[in-house]
Amino acid sequence: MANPLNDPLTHAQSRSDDDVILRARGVTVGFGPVLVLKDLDLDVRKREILGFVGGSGTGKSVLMRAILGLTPRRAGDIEVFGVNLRDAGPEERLAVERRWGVLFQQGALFSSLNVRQNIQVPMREHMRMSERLMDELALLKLEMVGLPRSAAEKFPSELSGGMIKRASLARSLALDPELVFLDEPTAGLDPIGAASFDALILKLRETLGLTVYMVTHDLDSLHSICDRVAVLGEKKVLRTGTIEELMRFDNAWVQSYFNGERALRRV
Ligand SMILES: Nc1ncnc2c1ncn2[C@@H]1O[C@H](COP(=O)(O)OP(=O)(O)OP(=O)(O)O)[C@@H](O)[C@H]1O
Repeated sequence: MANPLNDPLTHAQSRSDDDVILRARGVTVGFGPVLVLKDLDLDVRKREILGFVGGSGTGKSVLMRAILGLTPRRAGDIEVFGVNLRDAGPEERLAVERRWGVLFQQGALFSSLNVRQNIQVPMREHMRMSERLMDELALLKLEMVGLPRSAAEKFPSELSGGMIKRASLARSLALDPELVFLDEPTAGLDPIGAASFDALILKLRETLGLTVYMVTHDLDSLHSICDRVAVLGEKKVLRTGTIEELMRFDNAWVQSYFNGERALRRV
């Protein structure tokens, strides 16, 4: 019989299925002859902050893009909010997309638009609203992410790295999503900036009931805000669990990551 401790889904499956907001099964993604992900399974639960780690080039961004439908998959099913994205027609897909927000690795703000206009891009794409309402909503989103009103008319080139991350987060919150995908949100921030960004994510989860899927290399973020961490390696999710659970996982990469010299320097 398979050892349940080696099953990355054991933890998730022990809870009710209603708790799962995103379910991936057998996901396979490749480029030409190279497979990056093979038969990958993953469950993301409602209202959790799930950290996603793995060595460089293991496919963390590819998986996120496959879930978002930006990279095609060769096999497998991805179900979000109970909708299997493979079977979903354009309308149903759009309805799902309206319920999630994304913060890409470099912030990915449009450089020719100011912050207010950037935040309004998803509103224009998905909703029909008056300019006045969109302006009010943009200011509200700025406030949510701790940016001053004066940031609204600034262009990305006029913002610090931390402000760009916050403005991008504000854009990802434009449509009041239930689920947000964050690709290395604290990369490039100084430790104080990173800690305050982490605190913001935590606060948004508490106040908005968000579910957060966060790719990160930041050990401090993993320790301070993630409920569970998923480890990507060997083309699949090797294990999902709390950091304490992962620290007991007999895998060379996991051991050097969580118990290695850099990890111990945190203490
Ligand atoms: N469009 C593409 N065409 C070909 N290969 C790609 C493409 N996108 C990603 N890859 C390859 O897929 C692999 C996984 O890339 P990915 O960016 O997902 O890694 P990652 O785990 O996010 O790495 P990092 O932590 O360094 O950001 C890499 O070998 C990359 O070169």
